[in-house]
Amino acid sequence: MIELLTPTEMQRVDRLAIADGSPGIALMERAGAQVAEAILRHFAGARDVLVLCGSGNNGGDGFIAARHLAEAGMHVRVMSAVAREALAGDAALAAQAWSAPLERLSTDHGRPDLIVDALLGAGLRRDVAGPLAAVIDAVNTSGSPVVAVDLPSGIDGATGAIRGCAIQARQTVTFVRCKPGHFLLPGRELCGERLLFDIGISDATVDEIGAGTFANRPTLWQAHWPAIAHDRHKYDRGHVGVVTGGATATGAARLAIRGAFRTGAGLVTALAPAEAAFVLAPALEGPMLRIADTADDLQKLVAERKISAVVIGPGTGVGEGTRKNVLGILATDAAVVLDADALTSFEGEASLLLAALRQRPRPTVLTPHAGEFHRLFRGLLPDAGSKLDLCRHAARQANAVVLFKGADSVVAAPDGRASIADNAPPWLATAGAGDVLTGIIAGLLAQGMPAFEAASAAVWIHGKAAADFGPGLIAEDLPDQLPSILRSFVRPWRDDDPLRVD
Ligand SMILES: NC(=O)C1=CN([C@@H]2O[C@H](COP(=O)(O)OP(=O)(O)OC[C@H]3O[C@@H](n4cnc5c(N)ncnc54)[C@H](O)[C@@H]3O)[C@@H](O)[C@H]2O)[C@@H](O)CC1
Ligand SMILES: Nc1ncnc2c1ncn2[C@@H]1O[C@H](COP(=O)(O)OP(=O)(O)O)[C@@H](O)[C@H]1O
Ligand SMILES: [K+]
Repeated sequence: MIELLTPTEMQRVDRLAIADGSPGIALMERAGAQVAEAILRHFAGARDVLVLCGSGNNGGDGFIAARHLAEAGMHVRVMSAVAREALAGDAALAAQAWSAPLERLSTDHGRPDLIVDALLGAGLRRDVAGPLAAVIDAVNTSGSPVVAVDLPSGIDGATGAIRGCAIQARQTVTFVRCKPGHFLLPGRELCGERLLFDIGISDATVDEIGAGTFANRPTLWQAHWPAIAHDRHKYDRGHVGVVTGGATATGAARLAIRGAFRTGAGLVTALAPAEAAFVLAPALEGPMLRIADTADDLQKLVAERKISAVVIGPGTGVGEGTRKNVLGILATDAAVVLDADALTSFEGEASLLLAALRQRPRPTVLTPHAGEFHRLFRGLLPDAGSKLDLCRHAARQANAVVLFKGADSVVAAPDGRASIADNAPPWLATAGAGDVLTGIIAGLLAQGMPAFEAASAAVWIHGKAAADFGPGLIAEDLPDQLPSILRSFVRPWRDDDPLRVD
């Protein structure tokens, strides 16, 4: 698992490491040396380097990097936000080891080959304004590439927000663990390439913090990947039911059906109103079709057909009919994925939905994009907050896993765990992509994967499918990308191959 540590959590980790016998200046020495090493590797041709140092420990890393770069033969100028005498603690020690003059921080940078941004890191406390904002603007318009230390100055490490203004970096060198601000937009964009370095703080020290935010990577969820074995039949591999829209609105459900089937659900059934039957029947081969015109019909089918996970929302229409169907399905034992119209149908009536969710013991995943999220939770969450904070609040309020979609999709569980994805390419924003995603989630839920892991895995796989396909992607392409991705997660099954003779 790859934890993401907020700046406050990172400071706690630093303090624990210092208490365990790693002096702060030793950590800073390693951090500054790693910055220099990254620059020597990636900007080997740079001759003139300008290092901009702030008044805190981020500046301290900058002084140390400057020393290493000068020792490596680069021509290095250092500008400092404060005079040497005004520096304190480890930053003061780091500055002492830089024997060349310190220039006053100004906007007069010239056109160096490289600028090192060591102005502000984890200690950002308020919006950047005044002379410091002018320096940041000058850096951004200088045309010189920038390597940011820890975070691009002005980016809030906990939220990814721009506090007033921020550096646009070519590369960001950070330490121990990435921060949520490296993953959440707009912070992620301003980081450029992200490089993570060890500075001698152990995993055990990080574990002591009990971080609850994770990079969405297979290491987060692959231990929960559904097992597959020879002695299983299709019913053991789960049965997904997808509620469809009427005769002219079945496409979204068909995308979800294909996503669920390709993800490995043993059976998939379209649960369709009678008017859609003749449109759907010729469009389905492996998946089955059952008629459900009312919430009662849906409940009966879920029970009779032993449906283990239901998708409702894509193309089902906004209004009373969908509201009743959602509430009916939430009363069953199936795992449920609520998307699109299933969420919008509760606009202004979220309390109805939340009441049903709070008393529901079975796994539920809500998959709103930003518009659906704000429509559903308007007035129920704090006015301000990062995507991560809002998603966590929503998951707690709804007693459900909430997947807040977008280029930086966040998945949060009611117990406070959250994942942030950074692998979705921009061309994934195409009509119907979300419908396929709901199918992938349901396919994993039906096979018994827990909801937080299933939603996180689906987001990562969906992003990878889009990245593998490349530009020109349409939602219909996504399911066919799945087999090559899923291959790497199938746990090896026993295969004695009795025909082989050695
Ligand atoms: N032992 C440690 O704690 C380590 C810290 N490291 C570095 O230390 C950094 C954190 O250091 P600090 O906690 O000293 O914080 P920073 O150096 O990020 O910033 C703190 C300083 O900036 C000022 N400041 C905050 N917001 C401002 C704003 N909007 N405008 C102008 N000034 C502002 C504060 O008053 C304070 O003087 C990390 O980002 C990392 O680069 C690394 O050296 C590794 C070890
Ligand atoms: N800028 C973006 N970059 C990458 N992925 C994106 C971006 N915008 C949206 N997505 C992803 O594309 C999908 C769109 O889903 P959704 O908004 O539900 O569309 P639809 O309802 O048409 O299926 C989601 O998985 C979302 O996370
Ligand atoms: K910085």
